Amino acid sequence: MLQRAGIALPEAGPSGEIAWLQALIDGLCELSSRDALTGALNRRSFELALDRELDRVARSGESALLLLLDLDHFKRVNDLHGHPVGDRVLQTVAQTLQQAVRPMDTVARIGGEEFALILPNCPPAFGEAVAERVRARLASRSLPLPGGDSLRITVSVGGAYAPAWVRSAARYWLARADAQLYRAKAEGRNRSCFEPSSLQPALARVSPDERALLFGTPPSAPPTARPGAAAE
Ligand SMILES: Nc1nc2c(ncn2[C@@H]2O[C@H](COP(=O)(O)OP(=O)(O)OP(=O)(O)O)[C@@H](O)[C@H]2O)c(=O)[nH]1
Repeated sequence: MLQRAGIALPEAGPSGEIAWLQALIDGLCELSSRDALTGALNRRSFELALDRELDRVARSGESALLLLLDLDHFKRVNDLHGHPVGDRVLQTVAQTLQQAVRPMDTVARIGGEEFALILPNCPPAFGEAVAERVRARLASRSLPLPGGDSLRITVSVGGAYAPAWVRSAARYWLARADAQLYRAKAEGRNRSCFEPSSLQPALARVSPDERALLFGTPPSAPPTARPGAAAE
């Protein structure tokens, strides 16, 4: 199982038993953190990474950007070309995202045709350019089909920054990015949308509930999912 996933174990032997067991544990951890189809981080690991990043931003005051990406009209790809082609599209998207970002960034598949990028230390002045570069790179790829045709895909992107110096909760960060993704879909797809105040000081950007967390009063109610959002 590990070998099929490209994870190698050292030779087992009396002196190397502990190293072998450690490699086995590391390999199993690696395997359980990844999405089997694309090799990107899975939803559970993404949520852990999001919590870690939020914690870091609260302590360091650095800017971190969350991008949510959803393939446009992906159902049509499956319907027209079949699931195996749809699967290859998802693999190509994951590979392209991995190539488009820095090694320190997180690439995750968080739903059927939804991906997420966590970009630590990404100043607000650069965020929209990064999102646009990723979107354009995906739009420029073409996937060869059996029979000589090729397929192009586009994504809609929603971006939001973690509020610096604020001990917030990941669900609020996710909900803000998701609202922008919803806007990108509603405005015509194949585009990226950001919170309008993304260049304003950090505290001006936090929601009333995040403000409540900051000042120690309980938040009102969890954010509601956007209309039509898939249940996880
Ligand atoms: N091939 C393949 N398809 C998947 C996988 N997971 C989810 N899907 C498909 O993704 C499609 C998602 O369709 P919708 O939610 O209607 O979204 P959409 O067609 O991309 O439309 P918009 O998001 O509104 O642009 C469905 O057809 C799912 O079957 C997968 O692992 N492999």
